[in-house]
Amino acid sequence: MTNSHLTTPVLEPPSIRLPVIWCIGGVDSSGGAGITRDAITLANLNVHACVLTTQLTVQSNQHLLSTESMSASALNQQWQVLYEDTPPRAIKIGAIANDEQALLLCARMQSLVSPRPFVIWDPVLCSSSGGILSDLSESVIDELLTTVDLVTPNIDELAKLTHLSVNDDKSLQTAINRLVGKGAKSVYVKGGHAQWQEAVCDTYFCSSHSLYFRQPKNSKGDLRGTGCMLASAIAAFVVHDYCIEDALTLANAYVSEVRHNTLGVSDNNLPITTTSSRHKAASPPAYFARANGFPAQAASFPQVSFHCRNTVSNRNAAGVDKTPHNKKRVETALAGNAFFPALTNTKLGIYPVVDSVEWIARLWPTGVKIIQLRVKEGSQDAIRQQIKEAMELVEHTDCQLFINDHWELAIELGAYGVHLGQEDLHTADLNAIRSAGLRLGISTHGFAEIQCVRALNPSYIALGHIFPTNTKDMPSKPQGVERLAKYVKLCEGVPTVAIGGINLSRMSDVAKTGVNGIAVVSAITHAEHPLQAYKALAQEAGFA
Ligand SMILES: Cc1ncc(COP(=O)(O)OP(=O)(O)O)c(N)n1
Ligand SMILES: Cc1nc(C(=O)O)sc1CCOP(=O)(O)O
Ligand SMILES: [Mg+2]
Repeated sequence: MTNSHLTTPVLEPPSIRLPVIWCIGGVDSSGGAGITRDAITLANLNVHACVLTTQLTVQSNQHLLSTESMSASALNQQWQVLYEDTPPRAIKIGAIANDEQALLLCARMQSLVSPRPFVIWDPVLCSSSGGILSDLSESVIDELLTTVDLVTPNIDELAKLTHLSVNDDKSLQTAINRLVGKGAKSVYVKGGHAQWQEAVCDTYFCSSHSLYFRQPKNSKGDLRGTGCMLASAIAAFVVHDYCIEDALTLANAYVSEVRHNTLGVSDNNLPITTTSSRHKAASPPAYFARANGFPAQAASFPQVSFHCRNTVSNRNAAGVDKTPHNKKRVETALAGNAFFPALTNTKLGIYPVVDSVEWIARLWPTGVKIIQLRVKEGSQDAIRQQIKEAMELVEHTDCQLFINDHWELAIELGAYGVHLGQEDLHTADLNAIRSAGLRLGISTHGFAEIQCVRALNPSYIALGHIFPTNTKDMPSKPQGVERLAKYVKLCEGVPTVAIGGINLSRMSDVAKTGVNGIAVVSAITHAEHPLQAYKALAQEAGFA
């Protein structure tokens, strides 16, 4: 007789189809934070979480009672075994107990080969239930900062990491600069503890630009583990192939929605108490985080603003930086909370974007409700002439004519509307456009840009590019119809236009997203019979 029935069966490795993220950090026995919170967040966002434990902590929601660290060799073993069969698309690091663990992780991360996973470090130094979790020396912190892609301190952690006090916007920026000076590639500072600010303002800083994410202050209390949740959610959206700006916007919205779902309801059956060290005395009621997956409510999304640093494009020929002036224009447009005039007719249908007045002459007899003159070449006088003739053609029709780029000429001639892209926003005078009573359409390419543009209250928001296009070099990736549907929902109350690579075969999927208008260039201008093409597109979309 053999003992074969007692031997361990060799299992096939699981076929994991979800993207994988490794969470490296401490186990919080209360389940409020740490790698438990990371794993819950990732499962909620359709990511498989592997967990590498740095320490076991004995915690209630109010107290950190004890911690026991893993040896560096045990941590190394966890890394090795996982690297063999479940390599990560991203790594999220939380509490690291000591220098030995940190140096091991730095060495391991530095040896990763291409395609290197995205690495985010949430520098958890203390537990929100009170107590120190991490004891790292200065040189090891610097090594970590240069190794990871993004570090996400809160204000207190930023102050500790930089040995600076952070108590206003100026000292916040000084501390961020210090962290970057130490080698951090990019920084996202959570502003929840910034007592001096009226809203909760998170700041993202990388070499080329900064982004600011504003949410109203939550008066209903605090929730544990939101730092872990945010960093895990950022990693999740990165592995779902969102650009970093969109991943940050979505993660911010996700945490806001969980907070709202949890604190915005009163449920006396929730059994335990939560405290951060700041709320201990009040002993507030307790909440378990309630997560709903992909953020669904427009109200959960932060208001976003961009600030590009002194790039070449922001300097004029004399080398003078134009950024502050231009930024002021956008901010002034924001400050008044004023709206650009509404469209006359929001049932836009097919929106031809054409490069000459001849095309407009050819197309307006179709009954087109919106058309754009997009002239990229020619003298100022020639373009003025084109705009004038186009305006005359549509004068007694219900066709809404938008002028691309040339906002000064559009104002001078009293055109119906202007279309601007993100780059154009750096130089256009939005106040002048609005004061002149012109409608404004603005191009966007993702969640961050939409949230930036929504605050300007434009007449419509263009969403691109949905499919690959040969008409224009695009710096971003095609969005696809699934994302388009999410953008349309986020733009609630503002008319939307889809653009980029849309043709007859893709038309019905695009129309199903509920977008108000569908902009096309080549599907009409490269068609053998443009008028028939227009009609077929309109019919396919259900606009005819
Ligand atoms: C409807 C619509 N959507 C997007 C654009 C693109 O505008 P922009 O990014 O400024 O690029 P250019 O068209 O100027 O090359 C558009 N024109 N129309
Ligand atoms: C001009 C333009 N703007 C885009 C954006 O995404 O902002 S895509 C685009 C080109 C659209 O041409 P076609 O219909 O031939 O693909
Ligand atoms: Mg433009």
